[in-house]
Amino acid sequence: MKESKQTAVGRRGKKPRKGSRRVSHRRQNLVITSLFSLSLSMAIFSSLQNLRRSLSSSLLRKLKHGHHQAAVTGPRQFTTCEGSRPSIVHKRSLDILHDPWFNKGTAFSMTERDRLDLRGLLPPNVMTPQQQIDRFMVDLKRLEMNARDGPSDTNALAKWRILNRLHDRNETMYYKVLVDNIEEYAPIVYTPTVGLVCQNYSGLFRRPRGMYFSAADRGEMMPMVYNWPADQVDMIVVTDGSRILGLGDLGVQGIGIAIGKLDLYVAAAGINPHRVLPVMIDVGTNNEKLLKDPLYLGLQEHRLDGEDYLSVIDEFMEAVFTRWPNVIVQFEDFQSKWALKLLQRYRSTYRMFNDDVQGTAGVAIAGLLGAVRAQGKPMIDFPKQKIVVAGAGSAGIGVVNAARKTMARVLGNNESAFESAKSQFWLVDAKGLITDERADIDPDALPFARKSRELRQGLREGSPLVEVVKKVNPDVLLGLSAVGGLFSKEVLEALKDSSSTRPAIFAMSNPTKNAECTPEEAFSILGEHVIFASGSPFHDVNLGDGKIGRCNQGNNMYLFPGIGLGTLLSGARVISDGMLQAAAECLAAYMKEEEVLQGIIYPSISSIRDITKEVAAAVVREAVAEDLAEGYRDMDPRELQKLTKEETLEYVQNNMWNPVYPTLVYRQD
Ligand SMILES: NC(=O)c1ccc[n+]([C@@H]2O[C@H](COP(=O)([O-])OP(=O)(O)OC[C@H]3O[C@@H](n4cnc5c(N)ncnc54)[C@H](O)[C@@H]3O)[C@@H](O)[C@H]2O)c1
Ligand SMILES: O=C(O)C[C@H](O)C(=O)O
Ligand SMILES: [Mg+2]
Repeated sequence: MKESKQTAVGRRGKKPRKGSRRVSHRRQNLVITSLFSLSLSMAIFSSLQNLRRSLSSSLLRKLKHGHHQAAVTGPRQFTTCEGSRPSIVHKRSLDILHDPWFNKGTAFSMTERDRLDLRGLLPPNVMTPQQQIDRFMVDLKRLEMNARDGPSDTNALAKWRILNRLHDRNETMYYKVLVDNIEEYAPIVYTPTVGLVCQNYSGLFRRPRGMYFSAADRGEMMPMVYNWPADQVDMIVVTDGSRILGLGDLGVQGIGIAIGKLDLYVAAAGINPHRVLPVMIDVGTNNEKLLKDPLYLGLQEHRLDGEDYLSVIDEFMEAVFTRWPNVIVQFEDFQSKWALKLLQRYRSTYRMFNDDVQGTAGVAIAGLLGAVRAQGKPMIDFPKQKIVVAGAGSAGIGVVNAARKTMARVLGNNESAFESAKSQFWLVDAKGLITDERADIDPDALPFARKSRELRQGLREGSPLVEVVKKVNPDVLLGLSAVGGLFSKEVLEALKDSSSTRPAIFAMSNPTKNAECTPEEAFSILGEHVIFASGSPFHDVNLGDGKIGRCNQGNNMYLFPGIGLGTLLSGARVISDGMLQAAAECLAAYMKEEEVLQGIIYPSISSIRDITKEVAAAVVREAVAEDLAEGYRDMDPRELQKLTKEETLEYVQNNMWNPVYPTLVYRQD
């Protein structure tokens, strides 16, 4: 039965997999015979369904402003609040209950049930939205009984399942749960649990979410994008699954990361969930385990490479920007080999950015500036910081490039400042310290390669990390290596001789087990004054005597939602370095002096909606200042230009979607 199941699960119209071809004819015949009568009735049912679906989608397309947009003719966006207007629906009955965009489940009022032909299809008791949430939370919390150590325990996956089921049946309620409990559930829908979900995705897969473009769809992508039901899409997060967190190539299963990032777009940035689209571009996988796994849902072929690969990504970009010219595309978890190249290829023509390169860089800059403040030093001291970076992939390279530019700006933004700033960095990768003696050096790492003839203290090409830390005595040790435990006891001991009064450790690799060290390790070896940040969440450390070792989450989640929202609301055609810099500086400035002095250099995730609003407003203002803003809906660029800082914040706030049920009204086209 395995083969017939594979054929049924989303494989229609695609060429059969190698595994299916191996099935004997006798067994195939058996399967076909036993399923024949079932197939016949299914076929009749499914053609009826298809007819209904195509009818309703053609009706939808006739709508000028899209699925949830018909009522957008009200007062100016600037003064209205998303979610308070009625929504026009074009369905009734079960179609609504099965549609997570409009479903309210047991919260449909009796008059609405009558109006929408729902009476009798739901238990009679009408619940308030809060009662619904309460019931759901009881179920969700039941798992807590057996939980041991927070987000990393095995119950995390069970929680993800429960939340995912809610996502499938009622999006409004799902996001309400997420927004109201973001600190508790971000680690489930996002890092670290999302990593576990991606690793197990073929088994966890229930309902499809988002779009899948595969190497087998070449030449078909333009018509394919019209299969998506929404006429308006604001935000796409796309991955090719080649480097999911620090977990390597997970192929098609990487779709989970795009879904998780978009969950934060909705929860943190208030992007309307009707207008987000997670995308997986499946160009094969080089993960040998997945290539052999009979349950794997993706193409069981090695990854496309070179021009073949580029032509698929090009075709995808052309297709989505043709249908949705104003969409913003966030590239996520592409292996470093392609991440920087694709960014350069598209960034001046399309509204796109790479979160791992640019979002991470901004978050790291904010943290690095925070570490300077935590030492009680002024910003002018930032260019004096000695920074050792372990990991020279897309994330590490993104960070050193952005930090170098920031140092240069502090020093007066001239050529010589830019030139001298690069000597503050020591880049270490899997082969050790990168110097100009490195054979086949990555061109992106080249500017940061130490000159061997200038190296002192016995350092040389390939010196191990511990040697580099011992000899450089850095102020900052930053890890984007994907190697859990890389900051060993020896490395941390070496950091004791740091020239800084408060050395900073950024163990930024994800998920939890890939962190370069834990906060316990950092604080126990380096003491209470060390500044600690990690990519995945850890708890603060109790250091005894009433002292607390602060654990910060240094994750690009503090920036990408605001970068996306600010770009959307400014209508900027491209995402400039200045807009990214404005986002990073806004995050850095968000922290108060007293917090920073306590070692708190990033905000708590519970305030992520507020931070995102601030970041988005900073991005809007920078886009306006750089004359890139073309406006959004009825806010034209001239009006945008007139907004004060406070008015920009208000404009952003008023355009953020809130998880409240709109009143539904049926209207036939
Ligand atoms: N916290 C965040 O916001 C954030 C953002 C982006 C990426 N990341 C994490 O960063 C990690 C790396 O991402 P990437 O795209 O750059 O990956 P990558 O695989 O391209 O790069 C990893 C780099 O680490 C180096 N490395 C491997 N072993 C090493 C060792 N023993 N010592 C020193 N360096 C070593 C490799 O040579 C390579 O340069 C991932 O775990 C990812 O989850 C975190
Ligand atoms: O996804 C995250 O948690 C951060 C980052 O984008 C990563 O790839 O690790
Ligand atoms: Mg990422």
